[in-house]
Amino acid sequence: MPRTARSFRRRPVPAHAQPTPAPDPLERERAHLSASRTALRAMREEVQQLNIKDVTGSWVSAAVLQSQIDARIAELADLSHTPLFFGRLDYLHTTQEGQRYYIGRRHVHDGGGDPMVVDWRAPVSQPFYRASRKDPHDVRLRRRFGYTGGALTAYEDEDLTDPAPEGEHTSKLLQAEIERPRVGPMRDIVATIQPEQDEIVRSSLGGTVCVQGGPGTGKTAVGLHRVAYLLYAHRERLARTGTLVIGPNRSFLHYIEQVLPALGELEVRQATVDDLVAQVEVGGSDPAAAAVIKGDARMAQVLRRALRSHVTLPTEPVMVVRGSRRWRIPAYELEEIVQELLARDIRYGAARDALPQRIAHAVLVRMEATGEAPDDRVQDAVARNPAVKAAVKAIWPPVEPAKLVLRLLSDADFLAAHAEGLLTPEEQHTILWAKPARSVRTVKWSPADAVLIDEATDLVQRTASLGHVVLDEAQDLSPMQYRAVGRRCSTGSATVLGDLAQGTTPWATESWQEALDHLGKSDAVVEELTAGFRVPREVIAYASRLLPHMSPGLAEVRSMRESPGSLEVREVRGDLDAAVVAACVDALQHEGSIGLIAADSRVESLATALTTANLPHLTPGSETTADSRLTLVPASLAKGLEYDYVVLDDPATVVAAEPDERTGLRRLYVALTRAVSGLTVLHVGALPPQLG
Ligand SMILES: Nc1ncnc2c1ncn2[C@@H]1O[C@H](COP(=O)(O)OP(=O)(O)OP(=O)(O)O)[C@@H](O)[C@H]1O
Repeated sequence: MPRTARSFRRRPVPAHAQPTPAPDPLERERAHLSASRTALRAMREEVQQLNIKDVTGSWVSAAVLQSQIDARIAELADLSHTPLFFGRLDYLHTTQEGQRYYIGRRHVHDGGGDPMVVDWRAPVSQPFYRASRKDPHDVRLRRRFGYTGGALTAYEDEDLTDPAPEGEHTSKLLQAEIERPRVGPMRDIVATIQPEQDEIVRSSLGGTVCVQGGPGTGKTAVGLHRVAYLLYAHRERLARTGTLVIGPNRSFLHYIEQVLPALGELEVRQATVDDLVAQVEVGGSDPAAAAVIKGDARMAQVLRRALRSHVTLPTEPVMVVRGSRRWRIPAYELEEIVQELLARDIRYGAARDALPQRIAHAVLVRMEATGEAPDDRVQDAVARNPAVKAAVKAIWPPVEPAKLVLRLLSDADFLAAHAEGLLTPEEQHTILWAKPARSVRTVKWSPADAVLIDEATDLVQRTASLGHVVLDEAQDLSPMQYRAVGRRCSTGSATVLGDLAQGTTPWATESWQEALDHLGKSDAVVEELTAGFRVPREVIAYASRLLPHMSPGLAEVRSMRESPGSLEVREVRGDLDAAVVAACVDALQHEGSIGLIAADSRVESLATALTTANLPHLTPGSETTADSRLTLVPASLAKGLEYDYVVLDDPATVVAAEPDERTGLRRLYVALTRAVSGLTVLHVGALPPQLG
């Protein structure tokens, strides 16, 4: 039978399975949802039934295959509360032959291999996020679906062929998603990614993107969706090279950790910068002045000089004895080899590894000159000769990075010799330890020391580069920390996310270009996100009063949320703790999570007040649930987090807790911008005048 004829032949449908006409469009869509669920179950069962006994040779390959199968089964799980599709595109006839696609979190196909749901990351899904009446991308109709739990309850259509201008219309379903009371960890935003966000999400793997955006503009969300997108578009390459998401602290990582798994991506590592450089145990801290200098990029030069100072130019010849013959390489020739290796600027360890072979090569040249014909094995044997080994040890000794840093911070003369012209004598004095340390193990290393050790380690041996790194809250890193992240994506790319106005470290960057230079990604594109999806208009306007005083030039976020009555600022005359507890009780009348944010020094007293009032509370990083919704958040940990309602304890104390006013105002700005539905500010005495 000709192929075409067979493919068009319809199988007879049994009488009991004859489709009855669906009563309305919503019912039809529900029918498609349930058919898609059935198809997904069939895909999962197919994988579950795979029998690997006959196809695997060894137990190792069987184990590998089984783990791949398990991962695939996990990917194909049907999460009952996560909609399988959230959108539909009906294409115009021009390019896609009038095709209709359902857009969802993962690809689902029927028994014949035809798609029932396409992955949101597939090229065919892109118009769902980008198409407009002005530029319809060949799409006739965009349909968005509304869900309650796992049940499809609504849909909303946009006719992209309508000639009327688009106007300022915001989708009701998007509005509902933005206004949804928050509880629990961060969720994905695949159903409502906005066009300017989508451009960043789908930008190419080759380039680094830096995103500046005010609080709640979706930077974290965009960064996470970008990894998911890149993993889809470059699965094999990134599986080989690896991906990493860097966040400011554990609580934050805990808050975001479920977003990627919900998108089917289980293999992305998440870490803080401190985790990345944890070669020594950190048990100490630095005064701000010392941390600033240790974090300065000039320290990289100091370390480089200090490391290379271990190379001693040879003054003695090397004498290699083989059998009855002796081969002598004079000191001046050894020096040439060493100078050449120094000039090549390869890693200290790589040069050290190369040196014995270079000396052996010089010996072989002499052997050949006398008519011998030595091969590679002879060269290897000469390189391992005790005289060569001894010379290498004397000329290019091994250096342990932590010991190098220990000596620089303990030995004033050693530091002075290598910081000459780089650090002033005062700066050197500032970073020297008052009491010199004896051994690497007994030092109370600070986080900044660990970064120095990481730099020194990289000078000795190149750090492996990942395929892609997402760096969140990037404004807070020191130049040396940028370098530490940069070497982990030196041959890959990065997504750098941050807000200059939320920089609260003494070394916070004031310029993205500078940060990108330290990261080694000077040619990155800097994008800006300006629409705010978290903070209500009234609240962001209040917080933005601080901007001219701490980050002049940065524009106020354009809030997508009206929410009148979302801000209350109240002066307390009397017991502040009691007033705060009462405000928390009020906030708990609403659904959603409640964050009580206070200066770190106030946390203990407020914890006691809450406990006395029988109000159980969580610490940041613990998941809020419907039964446990109140979190007591020290202001220093509030960054990146959000709560439905926020009670903010005495702003002046939050400002005063920081070493300088600008940092204090920035800390306050972060605290004021965590609320989704409402913010209550309680103060005793005056508010910071900048809020006036
Ligand atoms: N397109 C969108 N649709 C729906 N919700 C969104 C969208 N973009 C962002 N959001 C929501 O807005 C909130 C803030 O997002 P996110 O935490 O990514 O912002 P951010 O810019 O990283 O904020 P911050 O500067 O405070 O760290 C989150 O709840 C996120 O899910």
